Amino acid sequence: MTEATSAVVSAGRSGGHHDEDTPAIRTYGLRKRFRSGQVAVDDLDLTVPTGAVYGFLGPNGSGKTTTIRMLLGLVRPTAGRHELLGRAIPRESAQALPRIGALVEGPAFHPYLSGRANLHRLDAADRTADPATARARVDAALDRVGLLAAARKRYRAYSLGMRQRLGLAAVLLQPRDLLILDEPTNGLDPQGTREVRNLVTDLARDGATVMLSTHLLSEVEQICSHVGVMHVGKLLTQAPLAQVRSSAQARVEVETERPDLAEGTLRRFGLTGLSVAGTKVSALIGDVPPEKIVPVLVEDGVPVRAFGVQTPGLEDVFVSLTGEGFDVSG
Ligand SMILES: Nc1ncnc2c1ncn2[C@@H]1O[C@H](COP(=O)(O)OP(=O)(O)OP(=O)(O)O)[C@@H](O)[C@H]1O
Repeated sequence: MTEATSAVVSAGRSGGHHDEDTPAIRTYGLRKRFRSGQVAVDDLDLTVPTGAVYGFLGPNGSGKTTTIRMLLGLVRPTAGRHELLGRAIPRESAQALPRIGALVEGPAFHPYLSGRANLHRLDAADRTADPATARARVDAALDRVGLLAAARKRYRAYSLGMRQRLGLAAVLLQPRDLLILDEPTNGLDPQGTREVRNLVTDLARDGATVMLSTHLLSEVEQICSHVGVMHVGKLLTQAPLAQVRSSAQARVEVETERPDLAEGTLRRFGLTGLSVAGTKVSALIGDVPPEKIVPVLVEDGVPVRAFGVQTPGLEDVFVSLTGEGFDVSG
């Protein structure tokens, strides 16, 4: 960590209740029922540990944006309460919000002004920012997101990735302890996606806690330390990514002309989750060592053509949680 960075982090932390043990985000039974009657978020208990890169994962329409809007006080919850950086929202918003950067909907940038001029406008609108140091602040933010070379270009000439990075630069005009980003790579090409993901990783490395929503499992796998899975307004699971991975159970798979016999053998081992598809029989292997299964299959007269143990990927875990596939491209 550079000196400048640690200064930023300690400057942020000095202002509040917040320490490493206090989660950066904590919600208690948060719920949103819209006037239409739709329950977009139901009984949500979210815990985002300090220092995490928390992937808030769910298919479109599962309630991620509504949750983020409630966190930031943009939408009033129907029930429940929450804390950001250890501060109750909305009661203690004034203490917490200056230390939180959010990218929810595209910030209003002026198309005919340059990236730099846009940031100067935003900086000037911040009453806490000292105008004497504006130039240094704006250039540091542009540099941070890799836009210094394109600082003089008009916003409307920016690619989507550059626009998204400028949005992040606007958030980074002030030091932040917590970043809340709604689908930060949505709509970006592969290059823009990579740039934004690298930036998120760098920001986390420098000490910020990051919560980002995404419908892409691959995004979670690449940059997140923790994951929370939303499905139809409910949080199905949240845990460190490594824990979710290890919770996945391996399956034993037998290929044979006599799936009926193989099924009988696997059943006698007490294996669960049996499935038969054509000549393939599979089951959750649990604690049974595979080398114990093979000789018994042979003894039982199963003509084994192939035998294997498949370790499931995260996708399998999520499909089993949600009963649906995720868009795993990107
Ligand atoms: N203002 C609103 N009034 C009524 N219903 C709403 C409103 N905003 C969102 N919804 C509904 O609430 C549900 C959750 O929407 P939300 O935008 O939070 O999901 P999401 O997970 O962020 O999805 P996406 O990735 O598409 O943004 C959806 O069914 C949506 O139609």
